[in-house]
Amino acid sequence: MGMTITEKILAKASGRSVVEPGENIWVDVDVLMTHDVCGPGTIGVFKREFGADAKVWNSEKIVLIPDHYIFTADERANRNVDILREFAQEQGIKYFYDITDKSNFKANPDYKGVCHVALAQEGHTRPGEVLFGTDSHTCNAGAFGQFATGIGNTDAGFIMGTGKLLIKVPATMRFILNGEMPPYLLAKDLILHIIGDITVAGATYRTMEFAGVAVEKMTMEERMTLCNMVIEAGGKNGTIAPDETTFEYVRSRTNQPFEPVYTDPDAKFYSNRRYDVSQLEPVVAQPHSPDNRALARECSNVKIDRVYIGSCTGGKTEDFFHAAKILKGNKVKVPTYLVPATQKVYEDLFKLKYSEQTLSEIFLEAGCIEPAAPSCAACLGGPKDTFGRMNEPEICVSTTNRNFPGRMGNKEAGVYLASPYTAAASALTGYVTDPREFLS
Ligand SMILES: CC(C)[C@H](C(=O)O)[C@@H](O)C(=O)O
Repeated sequence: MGMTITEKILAKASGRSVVEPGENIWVDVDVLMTHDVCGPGTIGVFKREFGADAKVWNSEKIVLIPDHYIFTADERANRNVDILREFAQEQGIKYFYDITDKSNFKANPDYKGVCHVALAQEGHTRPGEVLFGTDSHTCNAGAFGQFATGIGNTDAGFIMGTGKLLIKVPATMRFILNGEMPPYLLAKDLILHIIGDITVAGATYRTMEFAGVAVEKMTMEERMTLCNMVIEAGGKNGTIAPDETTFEYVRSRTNQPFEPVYTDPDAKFYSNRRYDVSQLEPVVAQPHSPDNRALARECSNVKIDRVYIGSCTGGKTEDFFHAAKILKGNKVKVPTYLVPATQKVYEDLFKLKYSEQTLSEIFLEAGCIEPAAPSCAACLGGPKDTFGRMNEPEICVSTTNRNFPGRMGNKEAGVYLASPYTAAASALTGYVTDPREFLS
């Protein structure tokens, strides 16, 4: 019987030749990631269940990434990072991307930033493997043909002790994206379009597998944007068949061997949806839900107070490159916050050029606020002093992933989720703006 990528990875990880959707199986875990928000809770569960002196199952398969509430005076947030550090030292954890000097993040060569982008950049997202993380956007790594999903602290504590987890095999919904990608569309438009179609519950506990020519032509960062937002449709995980683009990205970041797997031609799907991407238009998700889709041009009368470009979803190097394309030679009309996902992305802003200027030169000339230290920052609000946090009931166009009430701070604030093109175009007009107005 044919299997999907997800079924094949889970079959292998459970030592079976075949698994079917709905079966509950024990899988061996290749990577467990936790961060400063959930790490302390996970460590607490681990110690309670396995003993105060217990050792983790494998100190090279756990990745600890402080990234959420980093640049804040909040004592409890800072304490969370200290707990990760103490645990990393006690257990000899190999991959701990520590931050010690918070006043100058550049002085911390180990510090990376947002976990999902850091996992990819540090070579932890390998085809055919199983990655669990205590963060719902762990599905990001499905872009590499890895089985990657978010879990709670209890499951993560159990994995820390045993390296195993009992999970139900999800059925796979396939999304075939064909056609030529128009120059004004980005992966963010495609995923917002799909979520608008199927709703925030449309893929609950299912795999969303993306295929088709438009996906094959995408860079790894664009594939990550697609898979990152699978959870916003309730999906368990996302998958994309690994190919040369994947291998090149992964091999340049790790020497660890991996075994890619592929969906069989006779695999069974829960559903098949086809899109001709050449027919789609730039979209936004209006407040207060990622499935509240509208065409960007339909919202041109929505006056905005700020623009935010950042997060695991929309703060990667290419996201900034896309924003720079629109901002170059223009001036922003509203405060525009730039938060690179990782230290590497931050460096790219000062190295990478678009039409003879570095991205950071373009941004500063356009009047954007200077790029901030890499972290999750205001994507999920955070402590009051978080960079870019919406402390007032304002309207923001954001490249992030969620726009529930209060998500970026103030409960009365309204967040329009959009692609980096749409966010940048909106910054230039002060209204939600279709980027075609600025892309000739
Ligand atoms: C803090 C964490 C548990 C949370 C998540 O799981 O997604 C956060 O990263 C988010 O984006 O809402």
